[in-house]
Amino acid sequence: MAGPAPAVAASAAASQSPPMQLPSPFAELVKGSSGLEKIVLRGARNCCAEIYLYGGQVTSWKNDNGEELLFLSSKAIFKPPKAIRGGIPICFPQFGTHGNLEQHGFARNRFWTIDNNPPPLPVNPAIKAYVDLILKPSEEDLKIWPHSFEFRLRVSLGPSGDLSLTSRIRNTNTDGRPFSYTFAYHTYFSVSDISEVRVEGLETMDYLDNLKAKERFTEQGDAIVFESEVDKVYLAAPSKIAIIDHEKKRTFVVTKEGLPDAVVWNPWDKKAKAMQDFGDAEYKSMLCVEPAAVERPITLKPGEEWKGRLVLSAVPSSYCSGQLDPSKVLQG
Ligand SMILES: O=P(O)(O)OC[C@H]1O[C@H](O)[C@H](O)[C@@H](O)[C@@H]1O
Repeated sequence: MAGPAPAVAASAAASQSPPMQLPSPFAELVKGSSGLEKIVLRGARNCCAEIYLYGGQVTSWKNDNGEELLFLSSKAIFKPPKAIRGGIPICFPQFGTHGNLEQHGFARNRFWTIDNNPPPLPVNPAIKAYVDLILKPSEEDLKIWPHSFEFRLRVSLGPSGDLSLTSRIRNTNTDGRPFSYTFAYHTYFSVSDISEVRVEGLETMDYLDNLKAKERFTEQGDAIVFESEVDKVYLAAPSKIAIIDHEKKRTFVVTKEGLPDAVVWNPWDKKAKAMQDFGDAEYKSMLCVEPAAVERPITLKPGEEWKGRLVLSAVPSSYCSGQLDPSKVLQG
């Protein structure tokens, strides 16, 4: 297999000033939409990923053929304080309305910085394209959430095109106080047609229904399909979830570590129309499946660190007499 092409040559053309030094030769910093800075990771063949410093947010992940795998709204606003609509916003220190902060917390609309000297992480030596970002609270942040923290995010592109995000959150309070937070990788997948999509791995799970005042229910029946608005927090969800796109014959496998829950969201037509930064018909081509810690907040004492990981892969769907064999995807 051919290795990724170093990004050095492309960088001179893409930006006028010399590229900022990044530890991986397969990562470069360039200007993105509205002049906001983004990092481009280049993997083998045409695989690549883009991460904005604004929000520490992945906005693009492309496979070998250069096809986009994440949804990014055509109406996304790349201007603070609005979070970018699509990709993988990071919800921290609060998911949704589970607390007194703004919806989904503030990490998604802060500027992160490149962390050139992160504490070591166990790494797969085959991973060449990666970047480390860091978010620390500003004086203003401390007024709304009075806790000192270091949030380190590593985004990497594996040799087979897998995208992984590893979050490390450390309590750096010096006043002896613990803190608690909820969290989600608010992943927007690009799908061909939401009516042709199934999610496997969540059947029979308990969930909180955000459309019914967070009341608890148990999922019935088979795989999850979509014919109206869905906004559910599946509790104690398995570590692998599959999103099967029949039309594209593609299956996304979502692998999560340290994140017990999984949120599934599609706004459907009415809510789509009500969102300023989302096209009226775009609900048909997206689905959010969001590894999360919602029901039980995570608590860290000073000096303690939490790690939560998300790995995404996209594989061709396997059919067997017209039926998908989910066991191949989820256990294979
Ligand atoms: O519009 P946003 O603040 O980005 O939130 C978008 C959606 O995120 C999550 O999936 C929540 O469960 C939904 O209730 C919310 O509508």
